[in-house]
Amino acid sequence: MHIEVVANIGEARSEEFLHKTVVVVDVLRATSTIITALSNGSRGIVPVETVVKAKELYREGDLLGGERFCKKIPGFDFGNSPLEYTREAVQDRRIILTTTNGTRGIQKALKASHVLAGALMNGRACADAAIQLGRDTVILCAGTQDVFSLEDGLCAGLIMHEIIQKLGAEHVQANDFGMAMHSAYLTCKHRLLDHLLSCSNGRKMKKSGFLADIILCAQANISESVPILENDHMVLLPR
Ligand SMILES: O=C(O)[C@H](CS(=O)(=O)O)OP(=O)(O)O
Repeated sequence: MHIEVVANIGEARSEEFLHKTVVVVDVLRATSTIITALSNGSRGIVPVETVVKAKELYREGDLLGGERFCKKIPGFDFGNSPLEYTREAVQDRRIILTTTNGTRGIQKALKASHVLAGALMNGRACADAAIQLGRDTVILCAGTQDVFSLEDGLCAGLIMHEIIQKLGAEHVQANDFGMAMHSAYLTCKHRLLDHLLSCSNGRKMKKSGFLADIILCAQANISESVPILENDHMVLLPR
């Protein structure tokens, strides 16, 4: 399998995603939130780029979720904290979600054969899904406003590590950035929370009062759920 890790959305070339699986990674916090909401029984998440589009797609019974620059959008039901998306709040509900980077990353990946949502919490499950889908794989780190974010790179390294463990190093070729992220993950894997707290997004989120989100999002392989895009909805990949 060929794996290409892309450092941020600004570097993504969508025409190169044709016939591939793209795993969009936004550890803090959009893809961690999507995984949590679907695990808690949401019947589907519609990721959109703009607030206007979210309001346009809204139908009675839906929930609106999202933020801009860490702040909940006025009039929306939720912000972008995975802890808000409890079973009680989201079971059987469709959610229209717009976030600063993550949902933009998903939109950018639409030309791919398969679009998955990955985070540290489902890294291993995502690697298994990518293997099963049988295509070359792009791991698209969402980053923050077209700048690389370390937490996404570490997650790309985790997914690569799991794929290499399963397929064997001789069957995996990665681009140079992917190789660097794999090494970074191996160096940091026993202290992921410390790294998430000290990287730039982690510091910003802690300052904004989201320490509990960082603690949750830093936990590797706690979820078997893999969101996949079907038409315009993210739903759970059947296992
Ligand atoms: O709310 C979040 O988690 C971030 C906000 S920001 O872009 O880091 O200011 O959005 P996300 O789309 O999840 O990266």
